[in-house]
Amino acid sequence: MLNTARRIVTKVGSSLVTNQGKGLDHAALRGWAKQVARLKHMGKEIVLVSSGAIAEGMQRLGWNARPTALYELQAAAAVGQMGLAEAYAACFDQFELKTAQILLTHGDLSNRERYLNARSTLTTLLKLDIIPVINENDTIVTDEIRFGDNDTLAALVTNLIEADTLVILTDQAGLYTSDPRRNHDAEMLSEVSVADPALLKMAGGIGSSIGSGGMLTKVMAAKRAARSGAHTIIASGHEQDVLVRLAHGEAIGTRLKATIPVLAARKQWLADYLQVRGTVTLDHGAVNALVIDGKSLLPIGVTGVAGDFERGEAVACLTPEGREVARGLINYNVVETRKIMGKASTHIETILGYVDEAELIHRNNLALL
Ligand SMILES: Nc1ncnc2c1ncn2[C@@H]1O[C@H](COP(=O)(O)OP(=O)(O)O)[C@@H](O)[C@H]1O
Ligand SMILES: N[C@@H](CCC(=O)OP(=O)(O)O)C(=O)O
Repeated sequence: MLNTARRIVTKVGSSLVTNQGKGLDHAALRGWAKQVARLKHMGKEIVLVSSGAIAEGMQRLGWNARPTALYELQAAAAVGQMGLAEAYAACFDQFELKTAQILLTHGDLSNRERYLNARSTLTTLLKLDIIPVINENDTIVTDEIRFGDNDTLAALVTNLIEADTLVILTDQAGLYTSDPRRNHDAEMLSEVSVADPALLKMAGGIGSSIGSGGMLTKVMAAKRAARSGAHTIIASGHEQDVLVRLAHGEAIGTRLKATIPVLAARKQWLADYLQVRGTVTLDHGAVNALVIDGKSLLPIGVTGVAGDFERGEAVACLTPEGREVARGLINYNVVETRKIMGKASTHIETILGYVDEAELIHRNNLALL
């Protein structure tokens, strides 16, 4: 996977760049820079997604315990990000490589214009042979620190720049049949398909550890990466020269193969980057119209509405059983949708006094999942 890949996103988790969560492990950073430099000499383009800002900020502030208040975590991230950027710049400089810092939020990527800007900046940096070092912009978000994990960020970046492979380095040898810390019989998987439904269960089941990262976010990240055709490797960052050996074709860790259909760029953006503001539940006929016939969603096929959304915002389309089948930009706000659901489009004007569109979600603005 990595020997044939040209463009690679590598994510190093908190455990690999910090000294047990306290300050940065400068020797480890130098090691990552050295390996990335070798990959660069092999003709590959590399983007590094690195955690570590909060741990470094705590060190600089002399804080021993990780704060719980969000504003303190954000302050620590602001202080620590300086150290992270300085440290990477110094380490890569030893290998005659320049770095660029990119701090992103989910909101940045959900705005189409900023998404396109981020993409052109990143691809320009790669053309200039610079190593982009990416982290979440922890300082200005409210949900990223609490729910944020750099696995998701790395997958979104993989889609953004259409990388060939995403490498997630962590403290375990790969993905196991269950958490190896808790189950000593757990076995490591060498190759799986991202479409295998058993993966989520192995990684801890939906909802069990979303907030704290773990394997679940890595498996979800692999699924996301596959939407733009990228394969994912989950491997141990403690393995000697792991990136270089992978790039020479050695099988290390777990390969998660992208076996799902690739979504076209705009649909992928719709599916992955937008924050869903609400849901519409469809009847079986509407589900078939969307999924099988590729049609737009009409109000008549909607049986339920939840959330709070404005016209033009993203909503999830659910089956009667509650499974998400599509995501799209809705033409009516939540109050209007509630009034016109279950009604023929010809009645919209009578009900609302005006009609914007006959479709609730036009198929051009709809991404099937
Ligand atoms: N099926 C599994 N295979 C491997 N590790 C698992 C599995 N399920 C849960 N885990 C846990 O996930 C942890 C790695 O996630 P995390 O601590 O978030 O790492 P990072 O900081 O590198 O993102 C492992 O140490 C392990 O305890
Ligand atoms: N953005 C945060 C870290 C995010 C995070 O926890 O990432 P992870 O390495 O996936 O556990 C930081 O730089 O401290």
